[in-house]
Amino acid sequence: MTVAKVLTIAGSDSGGGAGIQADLKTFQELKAYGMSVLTAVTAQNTLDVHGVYPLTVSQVEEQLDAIGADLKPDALKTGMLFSAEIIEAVASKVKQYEINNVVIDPVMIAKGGAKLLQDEAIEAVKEHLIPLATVITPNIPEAEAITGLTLNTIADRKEAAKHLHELGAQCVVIKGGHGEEKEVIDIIYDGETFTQLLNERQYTENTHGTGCTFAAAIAADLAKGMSFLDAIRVARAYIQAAIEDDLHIGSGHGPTNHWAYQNRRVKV
Ligand SMILES: Nc1ncnc2c1ncn2[C@@H]1O[C@H](COP(=O)(O)OP(=O)(O)O)[C@@H](O)[C@H]1O
Ligand SMILES: Cc1ncc(COP(=O)(O)O)c(N)n1
Repeated sequence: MTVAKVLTIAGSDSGGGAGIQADLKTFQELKAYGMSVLTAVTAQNTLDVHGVYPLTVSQVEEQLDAIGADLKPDALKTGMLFSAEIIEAVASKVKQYEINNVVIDPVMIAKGGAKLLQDEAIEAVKEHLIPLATVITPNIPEAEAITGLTLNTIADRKEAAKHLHELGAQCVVIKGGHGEEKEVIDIIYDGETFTQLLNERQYTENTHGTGCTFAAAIAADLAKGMSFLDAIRVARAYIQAAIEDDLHIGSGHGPTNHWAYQNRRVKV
């Protein structure tokens, strides 16, 4: 049996809803073998981030060397990278170990408002990270921070997608969770064609880790050899189920339901 292997490089969320924990749950549910490189520990629950503790650059590099020396990931997802130094180290190791199928989720701010990326690291995202991206998945505020554009309309978001493609990403997904539309609109741009995925907006507090989960699902299916458009469509179905069948855990922004997608498939 050949198993698809997928690596997440991200921060730990002690509350289990976002970060490394969300990624590994997603990989497992989508039947890919998950590996992780930790960049930071956060003390976090559904209400707040109590503390952010980055690892040193050499600690991050050593984890990547351990994986590179033995386990060859078929795909990679990055989440919280915290600093320019960690971004540069990650980019250099991804090139050294020739890891393909790279999904970049340019995590900047937690839903509770805490900073997960230093302001001065945005230039490093542009210079070192985006050129490696098979798929980049910014939400609206992240796309604004990277491009410097203000994104009010769908046309603005398409313009931002073009900018991100010019910076070197093969495929751009501008996620619409933070938009005002009745339906959530995710815009996909592959350098030639725009595709819009429309889904019913759920009015729930339980959206902690939606971005992490969505990007992790894309990476899991890229690892299995799916095209990026197919992987994005499956990821969209996965996150929609996870938001709709919410679990009501914690008293703030609760996590999504990582079992929902497979539970529904079993019932069909
Ligand atoms: N309220 C919602 N209802 C349905 N889908 C949502 C909702 N919020 C986010 N999503 C979906 O979850 C994914 C993550 O979106 P978003 O919330 O914009 O990212 P982030 O978690 O990075 O802020 C996207 O595919 C988006 O369409
Ligand atoms: C370690 C870590 N990584 C990413 C997020 C973003 O998730 P969200 O935007 O849903 O808070 C988070 N809160 N914590």
